[in-house]
Amino acid sequence: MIKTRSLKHVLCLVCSIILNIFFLFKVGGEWNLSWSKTAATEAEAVAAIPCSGHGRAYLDGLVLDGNKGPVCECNTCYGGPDCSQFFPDCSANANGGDPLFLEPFWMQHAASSALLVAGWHRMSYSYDDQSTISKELERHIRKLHDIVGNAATEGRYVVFGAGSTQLLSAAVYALSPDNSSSPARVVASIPFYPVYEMQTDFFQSVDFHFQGDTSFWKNNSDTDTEIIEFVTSPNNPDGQLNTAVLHGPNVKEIYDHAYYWPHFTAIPAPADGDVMIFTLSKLTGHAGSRFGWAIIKDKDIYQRMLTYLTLNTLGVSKDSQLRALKLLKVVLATGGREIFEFGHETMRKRWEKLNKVISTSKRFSLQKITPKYCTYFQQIRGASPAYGWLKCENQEDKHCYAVLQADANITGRQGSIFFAEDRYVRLSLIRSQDDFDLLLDKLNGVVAGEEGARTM
Ligand SMILES: Cc1ncc(COP(=O)(O)O)c(C=O)c1O
Repeated sequence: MIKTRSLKHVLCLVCSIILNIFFLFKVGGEWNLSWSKTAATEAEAVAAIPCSGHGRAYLDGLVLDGNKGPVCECNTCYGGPDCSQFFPDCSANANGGDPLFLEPFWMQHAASSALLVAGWHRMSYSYDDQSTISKELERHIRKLHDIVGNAATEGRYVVFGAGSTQLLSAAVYALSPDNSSSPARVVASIPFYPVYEMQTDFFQSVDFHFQGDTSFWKNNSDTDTEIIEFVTSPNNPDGQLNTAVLHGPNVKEIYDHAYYWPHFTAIPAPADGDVMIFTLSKLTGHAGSRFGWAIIKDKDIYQRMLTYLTLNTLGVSKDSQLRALKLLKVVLATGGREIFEFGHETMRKRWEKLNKVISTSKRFSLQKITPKYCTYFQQIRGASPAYGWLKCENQEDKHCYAVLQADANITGRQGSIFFAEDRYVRLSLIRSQDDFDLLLDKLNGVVAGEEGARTM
């Protein structure tokens, strides 16, 4: 009796497997999609909404009354239901560092970079090994650094953060003394990325204080106080490959390598710092995914950073990690060649066009970046920085930001935000093509109107 019953069970199981296989496959061996079909159709329908090439509709975009799908979200200075209206009097946005210059690359790679995620996917706080770090993603990150040759990873620890922003403060915490009567001095070289100061001040810790420009501490560094030096290479705002200024047993560096990718700079050698921070934002352009990573030499520092990240956010969203993995697979499919050639060509052309305009001006000048041998492209590469660091040369133009606003209708970012003179303005070159074209157009206008401007 029992034997017959178990035989029936086995038969049922076999039949069910055969039926499943039958339904899963179409004739010809292709998957017969079931639960993913609707989601795929919806994603393609939204992608097909026409926004005149000057905007985009998103799956999570606003759906207005009477509309079937989400509305078009238009680029700066474009409007109307399909973004076809151009507002010529609107201000060119050269302010934020949104890396949308890479959007066309991902449009060309829509199929290979698309993700479809089931409702039940990775609901847990942790992965199978109880960690909050995807080992597969970590493996891809290490492989990418090996191929690009921009960072030493062997024997080092890796942690993930919600963008590099979270990792910057995790690193300051990890490198600061515990329960010391003298807090660590956190410093950076002017001009520097303002978040270093803003974060350090905001957390008001007894263990660390922001103490301004590195150069002040060059001859003033008593060896009793710990110093944490931020080294940004390439630097935001001026694109220079900075190196550490301070040295000594009490000095520790945090290397911010957000822009150390072939889009923005030649790669002369693998970075080798004790604490190095990278971000997906400037590598693939997906700033909205909030994903960054740190490569750390010392186990204790790694443990301290891990403690910070665990207490702060309990790791990084599994959805972001999945997306980062998918994107890195596309990057790695051609050994980085496709994305870095696209990125470098786009940035190089923008830099050349900007230089061409500014070279005819007596009123404005740009930073100089010397070409260097790039071990990734195996040739000398010209400059392709993420930002123009523009200087107003006329004595009376002390507030270059205001000059650009008033005379050219361009919104840049004031030099004083980077702790430099207001005679400087940062112009973002990594935004959308529309933003860059408008910036160039307005700069052309103001330079052409200069008295005595050199004609080309
Ligand atoms: C030098 C530098 N570091 C870090 C960041 C922060 O990047 P994210 O938090 O998007 O990784 C930026 C963003 O512009 C940056 O310019």
